[in-house]
Amino acid sequence: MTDGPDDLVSPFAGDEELDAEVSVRPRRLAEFIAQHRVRDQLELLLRGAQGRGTPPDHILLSGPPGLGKTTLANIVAAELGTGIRTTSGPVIERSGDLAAILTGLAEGDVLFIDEIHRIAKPAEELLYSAMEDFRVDVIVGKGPGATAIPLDVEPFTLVGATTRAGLLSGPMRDRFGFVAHLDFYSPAELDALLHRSARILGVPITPGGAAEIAGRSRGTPRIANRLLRRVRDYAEVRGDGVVDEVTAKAALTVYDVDQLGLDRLDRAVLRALIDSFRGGPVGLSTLAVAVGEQSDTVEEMCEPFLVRAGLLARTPRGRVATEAGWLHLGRKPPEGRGVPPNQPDLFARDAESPP
Ligand SMILES: Nc1ncnc2c1ncn2[C@@H]1O[C@H](COP(=O)(O)OP(=O)(O)OP(=O)(O)O)[C@@H](O)[C@H]1O
Ligand SMILES: [Mg+2]
Repeated sequence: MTDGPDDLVSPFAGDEELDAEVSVRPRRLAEFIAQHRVRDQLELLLRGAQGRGTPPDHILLSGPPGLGKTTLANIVAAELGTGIRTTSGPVIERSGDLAAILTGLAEGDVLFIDEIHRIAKPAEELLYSAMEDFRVDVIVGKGPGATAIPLDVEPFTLVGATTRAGLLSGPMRDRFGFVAHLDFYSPAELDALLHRSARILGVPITPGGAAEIAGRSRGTPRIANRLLRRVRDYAEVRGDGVVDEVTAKAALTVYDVDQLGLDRLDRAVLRALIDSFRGGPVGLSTLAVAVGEQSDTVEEMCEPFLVRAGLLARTPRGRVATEAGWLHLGRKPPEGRGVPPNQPDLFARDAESPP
């Protein structure tokens, strides 16, 4: 995925984006904006363990993309003053790969496994004994002649991150002593985050400019930081370099990100639903054809936010525009059509909260 104009409000990081993110990434817990409950709990966990001189319990961070899981994993290591080894579920194909990583850890290290729900089953089972007993059995050879060689692992803390907590197996989840779910950020929280990022990037920003960007960032720090970079471009090229309300509005109009943070495709989907299908219900594939996109794209890139923003509803009979959806496009909802008024609930947890 690229950071092109059409991906401006995608929660996923573009290839070149990771570098840009590093410069504004908070290093310590105190710099991490919002998520107060998670922050407080983590602080207690880390300080408690430090006081006892043992590695803290294993930590699972779950939540939608771009809310700060990788950031927090690195903060855990920084706060503990330990090393961190980073890998990800899809990369660990064979249990031998994982055994090599585990036996290479130094005492107290943090092992960060991103997308841990995608780890292969044999590796997952190896991880269980490492997490519980700091020991792994490495199988050498095949068939009847195979032998298990037990190897010790230094005490470590696993930090797992997942965007799909529901896909994690029960035994896996049970082995984490601390589970934190990250929620979408409120506009006020994103506002604070934008002021911090602007300070680091040396971009002059006014309260009105920050508020304008915050409101269009879909509750997601990654999107807020990305929009800030684009608005800065605009301010420097077409303005005096200051990100104020007028500049932010003008820039985000050029980039096609509307007041709620919808992009061109989001609006096209909503418009097709309302104009071509009188608000629905209509099937996903029909709707996708109407906007000239794959069903997957519409389902994964557009619908989650349209639903979260209360503009579109998924019903057993198909997709339906809500009253708020009609109003967002400046249309009058027809009497007796569409689902009942739906309050936009931009900052609700995603549907897949862990238990
Ligand atoms: N609480 C926060 N305070 C300040 N900046 C934040 C915060 N959370 C996230 N960010 C910023 O947002 C960017 C994205 O965060 P991060 O990479 O940690 O998200 P993630 O949850 O790991 O996403 P993914 O699921 O895609 O891996 C970071 O570079 C960081 O600068
Ligand atoms: Mg991440």
